[in-house]
Amino acid sequence: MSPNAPATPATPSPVEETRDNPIVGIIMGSQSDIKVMMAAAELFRQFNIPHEFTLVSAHRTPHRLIDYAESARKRGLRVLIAGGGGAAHLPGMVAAFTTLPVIGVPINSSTSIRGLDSVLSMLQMPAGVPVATVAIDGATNAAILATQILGLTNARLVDALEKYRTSLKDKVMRTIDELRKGGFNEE
Ligand SMILES: Nc1c(C(=O)O)ncn1[C@@H]1O[C@H](COP(=O)(O)O)[C@@H](O)[C@H]1O
Repeated sequence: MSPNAPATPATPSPVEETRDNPIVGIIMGSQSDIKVMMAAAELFRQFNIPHEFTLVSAHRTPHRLIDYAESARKRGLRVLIAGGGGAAHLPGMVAAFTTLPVIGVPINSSTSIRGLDSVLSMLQMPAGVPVATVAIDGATNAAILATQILGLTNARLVDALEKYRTSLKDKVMRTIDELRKGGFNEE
């Protein structure tokens, strides 16, 4: 590299993680949302569900939003998860440009009023264009809900969901055992 070559940017942008033939799209309004939204990608990795993960903003990249939402079904995506903080128009606008199910994740970002502005903007969609809204920062539940939708036509995923539920139950039961060993009084 020539000594005069421009320095490589410290943070590559946009962040893209695209696996072969993704069936779920995870999108978010900003790089600052990645930490929260990674929980959804983590669950899809665990369930071996091909997914893609990228940045799209209704406000800052409106044409990219339209391209993304309008091409989603043709590209093989079957469910979309969209996260945003503050004035979170991303999930609603994506829902306006596709008939795929859209799951919204309100994010308690630095510009957000504790996530309440974001959750309300996703919940209060006009009739006819729903966004299935999960809890503030609830990316894991968004991924579970997406898996349940995909499970309607995929027995392997139903099995994976059942095992996941069993693991939740086992964890609670182990905790109860440990508490009892420590003398926890259940009366
Ligand atoms: N809600 C949206 C949209 C959108 O809805 O299209 N685009 C960016 N944002 C949000 O702005 C917050 C602050 O973003 P910056 O950290 O980049 O300033 C993020 O939580 C992002 O989701």
